[in-house]
Amino acid sequence: MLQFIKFRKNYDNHPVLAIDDMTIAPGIYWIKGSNGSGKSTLLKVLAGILDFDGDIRLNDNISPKKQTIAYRERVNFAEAEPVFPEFLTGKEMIALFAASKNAPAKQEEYFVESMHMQPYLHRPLGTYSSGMLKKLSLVLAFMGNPELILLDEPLITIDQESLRILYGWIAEKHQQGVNFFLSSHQSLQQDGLPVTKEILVDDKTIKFIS
Ligand SMILES: Nc1ncnc2c1ncn2[C@@H]1O[C@H](COP(=O)(O)OP(=O)(O)OP(=O)(O)O)[C@@H](O)[C@H]1O
Repeated sequence: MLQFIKFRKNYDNHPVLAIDDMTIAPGIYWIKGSNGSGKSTLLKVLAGILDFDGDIRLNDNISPKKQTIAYRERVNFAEAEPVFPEFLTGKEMIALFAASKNAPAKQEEYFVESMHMQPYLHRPLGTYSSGMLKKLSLVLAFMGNPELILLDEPLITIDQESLRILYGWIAEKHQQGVNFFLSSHQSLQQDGLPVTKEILVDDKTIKFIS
């Protein structure tokens, strides 16, 4: 599903990740690691937000460097603490993402309704609570036809009911062949989420631990 080739990520001259050659099979991966180990950096690189040395290949050999648009259509990302333009409404933000991700018409309705977000979608994002922003960022991460969805700390700020709904979305998409990288300091081994494999970010590299 994903391949790292002579991959390096430095901030200025400070090395954060170095993965020589590694292939990751399809699945749902729980990305673990201590504070500052490089989990968010890994996800941002995979999302195509940060530059890096070496290369990454997704499924049919799609590289974020060589097939940038095709890659970004296939990979969706939700940040740990999402920040959106405060003057846009939730509805406008979804419309923007739907257009950029070539989402099927009305695709968002299922996600918005199941998370009970209709009552506030018309409001500017500056008026949203952190949980409301988080839920919006999760909806956006499911828009379009992604092959890989990256969720950075999806558990923070959302309530138990929303978490149960999110696990249902992940299970459904996984059945359709979508892969997931989920970073979390809290356990992801709960009812409702399909079996996850674990990857540890440690000592500037990544290791399979289950
Ligand atoms: N924009 C940046 N400029 C310079 N260094 C950075 C930048 N972002 C992150 N770092 C450094 O890269 C390393 C990895 O940070 P990262 O945010 O990826 O860790 P993390 O595993 O997600 O941590 P946490 O569990 O605390 O969220 C840290 O040493 C951090 O200081």
